[in-house]
Amino acid sequence: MNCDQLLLHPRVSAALRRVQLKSVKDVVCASAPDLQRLTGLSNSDVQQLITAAAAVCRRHPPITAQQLQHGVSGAQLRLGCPVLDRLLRGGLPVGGITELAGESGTGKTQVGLQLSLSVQYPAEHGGLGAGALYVCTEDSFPIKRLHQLIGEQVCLRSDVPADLVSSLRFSDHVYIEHTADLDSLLVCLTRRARLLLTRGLVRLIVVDSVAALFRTEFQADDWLERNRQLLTFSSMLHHLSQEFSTPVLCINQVTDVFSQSHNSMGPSLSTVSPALGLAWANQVMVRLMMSRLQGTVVRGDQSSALRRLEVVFAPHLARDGQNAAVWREGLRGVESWTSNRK
Ligand SMILES: Nc1ncnc2c1ncn2[C@@H]1O[C@H](COP(=O)(O)OP(=O)(O)OP(=O)(O)O)[C@@H](O)[C@H]1O
Repeated sequence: MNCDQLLLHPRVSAALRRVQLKSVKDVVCASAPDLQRLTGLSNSDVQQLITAAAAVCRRHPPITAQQLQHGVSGAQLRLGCPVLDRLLRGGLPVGGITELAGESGTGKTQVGLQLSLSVQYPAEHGGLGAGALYVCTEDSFPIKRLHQLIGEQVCLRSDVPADLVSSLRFSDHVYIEHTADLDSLLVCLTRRARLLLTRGLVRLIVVDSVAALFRTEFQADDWLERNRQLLTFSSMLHHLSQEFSTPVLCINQVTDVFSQSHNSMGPSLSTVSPALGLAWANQVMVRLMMSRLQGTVVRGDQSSALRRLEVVFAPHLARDGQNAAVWREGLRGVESWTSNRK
């Protein structure tokens, strides 16, 4: 087994997940004796693991602090809510993959839709002045909700002159693709996405969701082929993102992770972690997670389940989070809330 295969082996990635080593950079930084103790792997396996992790890091050269401060090409894509944009230090970086993971119904698609509209604003209003390519891999595209969000843009974007908002023909610039299998997803990225980007029609790619196709097309035994395809897919996204200074948002599902409680007689504790394991995590520059909290927030005639948007890792962001709610006009941060705790 070569180094890459070792790093991607389910037993190794499970061991790394167990000890909270979430990226290859963590592996490179950990000492060999620590890795051996934490993972239970043999010394020679650990040495190979470190070599493999270092090779992966070299393949994805680091982005400088200067690039991240101002976005890789001097721009960032705002979500359109000042509270959430503050959490993200300005918004989604261009030139890298941002993953948004979370359980069903937490509001991931709402974020994808909101960004598909905010990208259309000119740079002075936090957009990139072009449309979005929205790739659906499982559910049908929520067209009604998109139209509702468009109708409510004046409310969400009170920072933008109303005549500018009404002059933007938002729905003409959201390009929707449905890809029911991995082959069509790869064709969509190599042909359709490249064409739209080359013509300057699009400056955002949303994939909703990445896990769906990789989960359905591969059995547990096919892990090596699955990881190979994952790397092909992610390097396509990387190239498009870098070449066209385009943010990429990948929506991801989560899987349950069970860990024993501190008291060995106690029950197993269940938490969730993003699907697709270490092979995928290493391709992601920014990992965000959304969850639903206890309680609801009320505003006028509307109410929303309270949510939390967390920065899990990002080279330029502290680990932090922000409560949020989904309203008719979209996702907004909630700074203080009078609860209807349930
Ligand atoms: N018009 C609306 N007004 C207020 N809230 C809404 C509206 N439309 C959707 N929502 C909220 O968004 C939730 C659905 O969010 P969304 O579809 O983004 O979830 P998701 O995380 O993408 O789920 P899945 O993984 O199943 O696709 C709904 O449960 C509802 O709470």
